[in-house]
Amino acid sequence: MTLLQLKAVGHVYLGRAVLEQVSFDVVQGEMVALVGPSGCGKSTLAQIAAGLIIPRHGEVARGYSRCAFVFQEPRLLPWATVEANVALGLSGLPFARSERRAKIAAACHQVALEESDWHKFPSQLSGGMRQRTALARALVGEPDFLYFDEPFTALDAALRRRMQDLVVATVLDNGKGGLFITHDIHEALRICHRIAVLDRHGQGILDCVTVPERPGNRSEEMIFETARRLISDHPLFAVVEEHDERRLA
Ligand SMILES: Nc1ncnc2c1ncn2[C@@H]1O[C@H](COP(=O)(O)OP(=O)(O)OP(=O)(O)O)[C@@H](O)[C@H]1O
Repeated sequence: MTLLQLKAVGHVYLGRAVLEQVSFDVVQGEMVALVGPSGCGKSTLAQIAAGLIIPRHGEVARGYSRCAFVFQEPRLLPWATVEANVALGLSGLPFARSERRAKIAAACHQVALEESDWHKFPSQLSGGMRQRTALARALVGEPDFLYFDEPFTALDAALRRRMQDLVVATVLDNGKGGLFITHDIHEALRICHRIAVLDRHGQGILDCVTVPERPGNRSEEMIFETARRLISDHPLFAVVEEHDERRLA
């Protein structure tokens, strides 16, 4: 079953075309990574797919019933505690108070937030804890499709790995679907079934590489060797690396 389908999507900001003729789809149980040089339009495309931006051209068909979006920055309500922020992910869902409490607690545990932190406000949390709160808010309502826009950039390496494993376990083991934007090819190889490369000017998906084996079953050796091979042999991945301005800085 196709959960997301984009057909010839194009967008324009202030008279400047940022995306043209972009088409791809995501089926149930699949996570697709979207990579491409900085500024090529990945975030815009994900927001179009999620319905946050209306595209100037093309069509978006959504086969999922509910989605959640994890942004690069946590976007928490500063006046609400961790629990209250996570509870936002249950807005509009018909759960009794005790069920809501249990779901919020489970989501906080999932992202390794200690119980002693649940009553804290975002200003009292580290950057990593804020991002984990945002992840818990996305997971708590058990959406069937998740959008991730470089969600783990602020996390240290160990926590980043743990969150990547969590995405594989919660999203993919439950037959959901997702679109995962990242600049890190190792991260894409760890989490995703396919890696779609967006043209540097957002003019279409240049290639879509299917990663062998199931996410979660891939060894570290396989991930590092595949990343090395893609970057050295595949001109598109070399372009992604070269044009990532954070690497050039
Ligand atoms: N609201 C906006 N108004 C005008 N231009 C915008 C707006 N949002 C993004 N842009 C421009 O559109 C282009 C694509 O931006 P977008 O954030 O989608 O790219 P990206 O590939 O996600 O970049 P990065 O990898 O650096 O996060 C960029 O040139 C950006 O400056």
